[in-house]
Amino acid sequence: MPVPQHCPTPRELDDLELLTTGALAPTTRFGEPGSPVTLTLPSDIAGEEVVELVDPEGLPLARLTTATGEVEVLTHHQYGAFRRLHLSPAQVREHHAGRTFVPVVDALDTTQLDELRGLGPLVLLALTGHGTAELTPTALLRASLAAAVQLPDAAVVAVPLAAHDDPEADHELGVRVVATYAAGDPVHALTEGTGELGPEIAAIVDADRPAPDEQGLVLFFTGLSGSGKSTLARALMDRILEETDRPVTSLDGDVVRRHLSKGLTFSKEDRETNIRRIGWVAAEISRHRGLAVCSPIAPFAETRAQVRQMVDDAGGAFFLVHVATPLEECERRDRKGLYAKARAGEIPEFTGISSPYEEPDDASVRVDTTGRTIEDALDDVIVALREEGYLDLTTADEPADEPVTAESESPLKVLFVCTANICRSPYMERIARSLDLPGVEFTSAGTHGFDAAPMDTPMASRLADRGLDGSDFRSRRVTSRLIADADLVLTAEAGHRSTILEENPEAVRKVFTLGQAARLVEEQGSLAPRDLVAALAERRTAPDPADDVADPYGRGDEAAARAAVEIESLVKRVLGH
Ligand SMILES: Nc1ncnc2c1ncn2[C@@H]1O[C@H](COP(=O)(O)OS(=O)(=O)O)[C@@H](OP(=O)(O)O)[C@H]1O
Ligand SMILES: Nc1ncnc2c1ncn2[C@@H]1O[C@H](COP(=O)(O)OP(=O)(O)O)[C@@H](O)[C@H]1O
Repeated sequence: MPVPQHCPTPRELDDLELLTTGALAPTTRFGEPGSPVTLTLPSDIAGEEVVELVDPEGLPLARLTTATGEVEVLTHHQYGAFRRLHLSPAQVREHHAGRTFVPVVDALDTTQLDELRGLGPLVLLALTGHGTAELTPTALLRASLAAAVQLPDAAVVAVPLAAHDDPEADHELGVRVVATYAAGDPVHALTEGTGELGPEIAAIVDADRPAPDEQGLVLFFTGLSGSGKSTLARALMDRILEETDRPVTSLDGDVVRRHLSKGLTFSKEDRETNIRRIGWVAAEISRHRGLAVCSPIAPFAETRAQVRQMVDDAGGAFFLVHVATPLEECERRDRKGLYAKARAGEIPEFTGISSPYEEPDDASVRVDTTGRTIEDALDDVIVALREEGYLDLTTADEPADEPVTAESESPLKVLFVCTANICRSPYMERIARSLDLPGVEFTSAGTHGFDAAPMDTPMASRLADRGLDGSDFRSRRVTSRLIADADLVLTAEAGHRSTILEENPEAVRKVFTLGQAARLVEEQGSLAPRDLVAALAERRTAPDPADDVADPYGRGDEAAARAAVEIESLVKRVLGH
């Protein structure tokens, strides 16, 4: 008889790695009394004496003795980005003894980097385990490597220390694991930083945490048969296709059952399999920042929660719509004649009649379609999507091309944004002001800089070359108030735009990169300023990073001169219209 195999959860795989490298010493096995390091086997193999634990690709990693929880190593984990940084405590002793050990769970900010500069040779212990880090494992390691480059002498080691939903036990475990790695060498606990990130690290973090409107999204409609899931999902898809350039995939319940889930029945087990398949595909779509629209009945809360988790693990957003049309109305509609058959006992296990539907208590929006038009019901979904910042579609009572009146007396406010508000955005501001456009006000701010710093000299000199004075300029940070007050926000890079939208998702229609705006306005032709801003709000073309204005900070006069020419040309392209 072959030994049964089992692929543990990501958390258990992390625990297994640390158990087998000695990082959890003195714990050496799963399920020690009082330890959060446990492993759950599916019921069909829980009674076996020995189980082979395999990685997701089926590579046997360890042999588990189920009675004791002991594991015997077969192979060490082999794949995954930055595998070379995964060192055991013994390997760390060999290569890095005598250094100061710094546990890291998030990107290091500028004050934390300053704090580390005086500490001599370091090991940044990146705690990448499931649920522990603020970033995905790959991004945490990329950010830690970028930080190490900025320190005099720092090595990065990946430690997949997972979280087990028990903060106290996890804290105790973490302290022990770090102490095992340090083995008597000093351990330095980082102080809470200001959150201000240097440009390289900020770019890594921005890419890992896209703004809600750039994140992958799974729109999951659940409800009884005939409640209106497919109808609403289809109408929403059409709206998305009409108004955005996001790629969309439909995973409709009936369609999935003809392809991906062909042959499955409506037993509880098969329904669960069906929903997990939909969830798996949807999660993969969201991993690539796509949009998946799913509309199965999905009657069980636990399976829906599993889908939410899969999407979350893939870095996507999960948006649950409960189509809460009551059974009586669904049965009255009985579009496919199935309720009549179910009542007659011709269809067993029919949801709502002879099989349960567990109402969700975690839906983003609940829509009862009884006595309402499809458009009207759809508006509830669109409003909720807009409120959460995921998608900005027009509702039925809000025509896409609402006439914009130019009679407004107050000036149009344009805010330029870069990182520290000392090079690029002040230059944009001053060049724009020099064009003397009536009825438009120009200001600037930075996503990560300090307050009240003067303009950086090389860029100030470029202004002086053009007969403009930047000596009175003082920097400031972007705030939600500044964003709310602005009619148009133009950023140097796509990363600045993402940072702003993360905090202010509702601003999605008025924040563009300068390069993006230049392209868009040229497609519009000449318009009055307010009409131009309104026209931009209707455009959905994503920014192209190739249009970014590169940061000249600290790169000398030539870089400053290049940035100046580029900015001047882009500002004139935008404002010329
Ligand atoms: N026993 C039983 N119970 C419920 N539904 C049944 C059943 N037998 C067939 N049908 C038809 O299959 C559609 C539901 O399939 P789903 O894949 O969405 O169901 S589930 O999520 O796996 O529970 C459902 O389609 P919708 O009306 O689009 O929901 C029904 O038309
Ligand atoms: N406000 C509404 N929203 C959605 N569907 C509605 C609404 N009013 C009536 N209906 C009708 O209800 C039926 C819903 O069917 P369907 O969308 O296939 O449901 P499900 O996919 O949940 O089984 C359709 O015939 C649709 O025209």
